[in-house]
Amino acid sequence: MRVELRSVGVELGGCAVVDGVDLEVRPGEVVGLVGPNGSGKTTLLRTLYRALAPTTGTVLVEGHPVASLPRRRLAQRLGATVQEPEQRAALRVIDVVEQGRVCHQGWLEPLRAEDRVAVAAAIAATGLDEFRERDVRTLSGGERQRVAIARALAQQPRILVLDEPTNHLDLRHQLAILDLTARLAADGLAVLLTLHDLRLAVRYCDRLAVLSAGRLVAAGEPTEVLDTELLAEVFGVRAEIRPNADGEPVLDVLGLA
Ligand SMILES: Nc1ncnc2c1ncn2[C@@H]1O[C@H](COP(=O)(O)OP(=O)(O)OP(=O)(O)O)[C@@H](O)[C@H]1O
Repeated sequence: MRVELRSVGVELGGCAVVDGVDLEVRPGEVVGLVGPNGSGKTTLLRTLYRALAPTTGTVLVEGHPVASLPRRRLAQRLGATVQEPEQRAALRVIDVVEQGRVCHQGWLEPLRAEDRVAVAAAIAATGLDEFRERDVRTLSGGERQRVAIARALAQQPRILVLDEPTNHLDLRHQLAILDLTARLAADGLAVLLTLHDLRLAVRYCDRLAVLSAGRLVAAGEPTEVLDTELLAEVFGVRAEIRPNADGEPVLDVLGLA
């Protein structure tokens, strides 16, 4: 299932925070949305899961404007996580992940066998088995991040939108989550995620879309997009992509530009 942004613009507080962005994410690919702090990444993602209506342009899911899709239908297709998942209510991990099934259940219907299978798979995929019964308010930031991803996975979406999914995660869990997104893409999901670590973006994303001051300034394969000039101009760093001993591209960060 494809997701498309057509000339999407968002004005907030009288400022153009996102300006005329065209971007498509296709089944089978992980697209990394990268850009400096305040460049509009979260704002753009919010238009995808309808937390925010674009001021101009359209967001299409499989050719249908998201604004015209009932929320339940959208949730069956698109799962999303926010940047700092918070949980105020006394809920167990399993309860939160089960919320991901609401879009597939009938009104006040109990969980069916297939719902339990989806929930168990989402918990296993995010390595949360040992936390199933824990009150989410007692979890660490990284554990909470994984619960949010598990809830989105429990929706069994065809499009996954993750805002800084590696935030708060230790290195092992960062790699585990990015390996998981790569596997999900290989299974046919369209994945759009934001990442600050450009080294991980190079390693794990099929394509990158670079935002700078709300505008899409480059899009394409990581090795094509992240050239020395762009890294200096947009990110303010001196860095370059080089092949490692196995011939894989790696980003070498040398310092400030
Ligand atoms: N309600 C608002 N009114 C005015 N400006 C806003 C509002 N919400 C966000 N902004 C501004 O919009 C810009 C883009 O914010 P956004 O959170 O989308 O950036 P980001 O690229 O996700 O940043 P980060 O990497 O820091 O998470 C920021 O400069 C922010 O201050």
